[in-house]
Amino acid sequence: MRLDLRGVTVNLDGRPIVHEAGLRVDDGEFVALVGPNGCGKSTLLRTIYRALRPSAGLISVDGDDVHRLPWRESARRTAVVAQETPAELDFTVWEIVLMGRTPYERDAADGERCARALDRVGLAGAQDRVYATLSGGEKQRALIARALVQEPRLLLLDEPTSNLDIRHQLEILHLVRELGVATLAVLHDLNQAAAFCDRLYVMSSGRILAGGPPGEVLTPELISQVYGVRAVQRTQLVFERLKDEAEP
Ligand SMILES: Nc1ncnc2c1ncn2[C@@H]1O[C@H](COP(=O)(O)OP(=O)(O)OP(=O)(O)O)[C@@H](O)[C@H]1O
Repeated sequence: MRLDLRGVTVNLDGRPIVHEAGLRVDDGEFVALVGPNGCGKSTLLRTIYRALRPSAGLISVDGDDVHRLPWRESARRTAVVAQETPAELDFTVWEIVLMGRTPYERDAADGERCARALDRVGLAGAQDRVYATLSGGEKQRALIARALVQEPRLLLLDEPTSNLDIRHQLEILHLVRELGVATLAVLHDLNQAAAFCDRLYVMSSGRILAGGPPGEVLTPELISQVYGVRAVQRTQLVFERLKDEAEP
């Protein structure tokens, strides 16, 4: 699997929001997209998952222009956990997760897939809850479970940890890493991006300014240029996920 963006420009309301963006995600890579509020990260992600069309440039998955693929084929290749959660409908968590199987024929193993995904995101006991009654963090984890049952080759995540407490943030980031599925994630926490991703791209005012391994890209100079803050490396409180007792 390979996601490739070349010269992608997106205009909204006649205003250029993304300018000639280029990036790639290779098979099994976890790539982060970071940058200040309003720089165009979500717009770029929405263009990759076809909620928007680029006014110029090409977005391809495995060599195919995503905007020309049949929708069902697109949905088999790419799963999305977007910022905007579905409307407050009366669906149960189970029904929401099962929606991830929509691009496929119904299959006897669907129940098992949903149960496994709910277990992986720590919502095993919540399958019969009404989605609208979940907390923000539980909703987010349910949507991640829905993306997992879609068995995508490419996972697109827009601030997947924004509603989660620190333990669930780490669990989700570990989970995504361990999936080994090519992932492009918009993240705000630079420390977490640096800790979890293989490479990252920094966006500013609609342009991709830099890309590469976090240690090479996240220099104090670049951070000051992009965010207008001084980055100082200090000994800091480091959060690590506690291993479950059952784990080796
Ligand atoms: N539908 C739209 N019509 C017009 N302008 C829009 C639309 N959607 C977003 N914008 C504008 O495009 C710019 C980029 O927004 P976008 O949501 O992509 O930024 P972002 O980097 O994801 O920000 P954040 O970190 O705050 O989520 C912003 O100035 C925003 O106001």
